[in-house]
Amino acid sequence: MLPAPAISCRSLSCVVAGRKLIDDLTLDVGEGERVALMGPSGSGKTTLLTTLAGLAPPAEGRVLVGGVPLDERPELRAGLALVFQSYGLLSLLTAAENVEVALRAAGRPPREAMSLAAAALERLRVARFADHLVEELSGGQQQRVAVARALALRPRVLLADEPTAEQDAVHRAVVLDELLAAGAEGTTLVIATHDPEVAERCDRIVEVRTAVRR
Ligand SMILES: Nc1ncnc2c1ncn2[C@@H]1O[C@H](COP(=O)(O)OP(=O)(O)OP(=O)(O)O)[C@@H](O)[C@H]1O
Repeated sequence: MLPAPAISCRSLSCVVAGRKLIDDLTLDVGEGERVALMGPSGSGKTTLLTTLAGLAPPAEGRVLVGGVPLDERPELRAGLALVFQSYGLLSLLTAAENVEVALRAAGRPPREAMSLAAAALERLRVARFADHLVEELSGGQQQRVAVARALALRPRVLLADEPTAEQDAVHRAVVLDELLAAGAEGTTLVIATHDPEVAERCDRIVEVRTAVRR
């Protein structure tokens, strides 16, 4: 028997503010696969990612993690991490504390959370801002902290919403390399992006608009 996809949706429809954005989408993303979600601004990529992450219930259809419906087993959300387009950091905490809080919430003991957070910030080239409040960081730096927070969790599935959008060329490469390194270690990646280079380095591109019209 074939292994179940890491994450999938079946006949998924998403309605936002009374408008159907995602219509009858069926998608399977295999374990360790790297998928780029592309489509015009407003086509529903963020909506799809938040629904796959279990943060917004679909209007119709289902999200499955490892073949198990997420609505029946909400604890499966622990294996999913989302890099929010607007970062979703706690602005009154430091960069390090933002990563540590996520690790503590995932059950890591304090000392381990501290060392994992420090390592993740180092890899994303934001270690020197570890003790800075998030509100003191630039948009690009905040975005790298958000990526560090998600990667530090070593999720089964990483859903990332335009994770390189605020980066200069050097840091875009850093973010992309770190995401792909996690992919090489088995993390399944679903990345919404407008960046053709990011998409090119994924295994597959899913056009959100095409999927909607299918
Ligand atoms: N809370 C909301 N209330 C009303 N409309 C919303 C809300 N959230 C999203 N929308 C609308 O839903 C549509 C899809 O938004 P979404 O953010 O999913 O698109 P996207 O493909 O991620 O866009 P982008 O590439 O610009 O990030 C847009 O037209 C947006 O204006």
